[in-house]
This record gives sequence, structure tokens and C-alpha cells, in this order.
Amino acid sequence: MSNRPAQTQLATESTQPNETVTGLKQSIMGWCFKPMPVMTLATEAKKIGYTALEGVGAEHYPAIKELGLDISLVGSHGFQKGPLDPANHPAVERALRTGIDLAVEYGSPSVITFTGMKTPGITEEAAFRNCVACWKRVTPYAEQHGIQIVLEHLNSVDDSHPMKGHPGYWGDDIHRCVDLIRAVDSPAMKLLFDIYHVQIMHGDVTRHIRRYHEFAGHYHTAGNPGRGELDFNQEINYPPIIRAIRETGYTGYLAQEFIPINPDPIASLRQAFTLCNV
Ligand SMILES: O=C(O)C(=O)CO
Repeated sequence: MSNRPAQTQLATESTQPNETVTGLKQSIMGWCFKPMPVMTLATEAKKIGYTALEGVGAEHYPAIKELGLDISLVGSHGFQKGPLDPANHPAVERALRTGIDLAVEYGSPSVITFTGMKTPGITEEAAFRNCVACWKRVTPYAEQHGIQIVLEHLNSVDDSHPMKGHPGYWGDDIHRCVDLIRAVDSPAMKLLFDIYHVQIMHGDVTRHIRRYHEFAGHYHTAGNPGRGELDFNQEINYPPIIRAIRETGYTGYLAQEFIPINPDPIASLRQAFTLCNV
């Protein structure tokens, strides 16, 4: 047994070049890798075996497509101001429709949505009704264009960093997110199952994947605690989780959404790709 630190061991053991992509289609969430230039990220991603990028400005889409990568998920409104508040409905609907148009133009399967933050004066029942009413007005457009709207579940617990957790976010309960999706009752309305956020809010990740797989339209990753690399210094055991996702018959994207701690983020992306390529 070597006495090297665990992260170094994993980096050595798991970063062999992957010539064959055997697992899910993998993508990278761009915001996590700032300030790396988007096209540097895209070029390195392609060398590793990633097939798509997301979470980058639409101005980069043509060059990313030109390089031979896909756009796995298109942005829309942010997670703060969502459809739970009717005051946000015009902006949310506009952003979702624009996202759907962009998804069609660039061949992306999905557009992201969020519930928004809890708002004083808006009860749970009203928040539920407001979200459903807003999404119901957009899903016919999504259905017509063959695009799915994916609702992201986020954790409201980690308050250590603005992007590690989102205290006050209303869609922090995976069961509530699924109830919302059921109520919208459209094949175009799906769940963005973020493994990191589910681990924080609920744990028992594999059981939740199996229970809600029919709603899953997209998956995200990160290590917990800390939203860092998927290495042996964190608690989520990714290979069996990825196998469980594959066993459900899921054929969509898995996007890496960790905030790298390692000074070489490309090595971290290679390591994550290998761990999830099962
Ligand atoms: O924290 C996340 O996972 C988000 O996507 C917020 O935008």
C-alpha cells in the first residue's frame, strides 16, 4: 500500500487514456472551469472523450459544434428568479422559449429550468400552482420542437460558497420536484438529477435514481462535501452510481459539474471521465 495522498493515487491510477467510450455520453458544465477559455476547455474535453459542453455562452456554440462537440444543455433563466413567483413569469417564459429556439438551432436535447427561491408571501401551495401554470404554458412549444425542459433540484444546505449550495431554493426536495413534473404532465418536462445535490439533501442516491429514472432527462456530478473532484477524498462512489443509471436504460448526458481543487483541472476532468466511463 502506497503512502501517497489519496488524490495523487487516484490521479495516477485512473487517468490512463480512454480510447473507448463505454459508458454514458459525458459533458462538462463550463462555469466550473472559469477562467479557462471556453475553446481550450472544449479542445481538451474532446481529447479526453467528452462529447459535449454546457453552461457556456451561446456565442461559443458555433465554434464548439465546429470542433465536433455537442451542446448538451441550453441555459435559460437563473435559479434565483423562477416561476414560483408570478412576477417572474414573463421573463421565465421568454427565457425558456429563447432556450428552446437555441436548442433547436444547435441540436441540443434540453433547456434548464429552476423553481426559484422561496419568496415571502407565497405559500407552498401557491408556489406549486405558479410553477406548474408557468411550465404548462411553455411545454407545448417544447413538445412541438422535440426539446425537453429539465428542472434542476439543488441543495439548500451548503452555505459556504455561492455555488456549492443555494439556501432558500424551493426545489430542494427531489420528491417535490417530481411532483411538480407529474403535475405539468408533459413528455417534455423532465428532472435534472444532480447527484451532488441529491446526496446532500437526501442521500441514498441509487435508490432515488431507480425510483425516479422515468423522469430523469439529465444528470450532473460533483464530489461531496465541497463540490470538488470525484476522487477518493469525497464520499460519493461514482462507478456503481453510473452503472445504476445505465441499468435504468438512460441514454442522455451526464455532465461533470465539480469545482476543481486540483491545480490541473484537465487532469481532474480526465479522472472524472474515467471514473464515470463504466
Ligand atoms: O448549483 C448548481 O448545480 C446550479 O446549476 C446552479 O446554477
